Amino acid sequence: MTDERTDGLCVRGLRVSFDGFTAVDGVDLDVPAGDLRFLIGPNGAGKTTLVDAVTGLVRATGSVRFGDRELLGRDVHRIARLGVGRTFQTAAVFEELTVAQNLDIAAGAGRSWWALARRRRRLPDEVVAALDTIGLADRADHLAGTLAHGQKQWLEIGMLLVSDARLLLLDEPVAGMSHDERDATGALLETVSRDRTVVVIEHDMDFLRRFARTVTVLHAGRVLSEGTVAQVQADPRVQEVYLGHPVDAPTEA
Ligand SMILES: Nc1ncnc2c1ncn2[C@@H]1O[C@H](COP(=O)(O)OP(=O)(O)OP(=O)(O)O)[C@@H](O)[C@H]1O
Repeated sequence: MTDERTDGLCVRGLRVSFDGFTAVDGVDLDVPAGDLRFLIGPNGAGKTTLVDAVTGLVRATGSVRFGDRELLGRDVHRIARLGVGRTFQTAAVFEELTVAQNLDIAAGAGRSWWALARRRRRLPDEVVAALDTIGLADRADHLAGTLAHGQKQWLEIGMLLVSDARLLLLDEPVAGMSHDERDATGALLETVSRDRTVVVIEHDMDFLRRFARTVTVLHAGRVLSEGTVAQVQADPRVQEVYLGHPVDAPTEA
């Protein structure tokens, strides 16, 4: 389900090269508003580089539109202000500050000095709402450094929510998580994607099967396959890349 706050991502002819090596090689990608899209592919397929290009961290050619805005050519912080947020494989939270303070800072990142100076003493509504969404309301006053690994990842997602990111690009959010933490993260992503567009880079196939709405498979910098989990799993090209042969093909003894 989506609402009008959400926009879709539209990538056309995206190309990223490093010293003559083409890491992203002409990618077209449509992620409709409110999708929960998983981006998979073998190591070196170009997944992180694609997200780097969308968020302005690497130079790219082609076109990346979020809603009606072209992102390519804009600075990282301007892209963030247009509602595009990302996480990295290692959570980047302020460990010496409390959970609530981390969220409060993220909520204030785009505000004017005057708006921040007028800030009341109680937590802003969006921080309270985010604490609830990420399941850390009872940890609001704990130092972020004392959180479990999974909780730090949720806090980082919460920081994107309060900064009003409407496109979330998450790099392996469940890596290193326990089974229960994965379940909770999946439920969180389902909630978040009700009124936001979410793209998840992930290697965990079990997690993907349970929570992906749609899947894009990258291989050697190109889109190899796209569709539902079932469609992508049934695609012989995907089986070839992951298993070395189509599932039903006879294998040599
Ligand atoms: N800054 C860089 N300079 C040179 N080559 C790079 C740079 N960043 C990425 N690459 C190369 O681009 C290719 C794609 O890398 P990328 O990290 O995007 O792949 P990935 O699909 O995210 O892989 P993984 O699943 O291992 O994280 C790789 O061959 C990588 O070595």
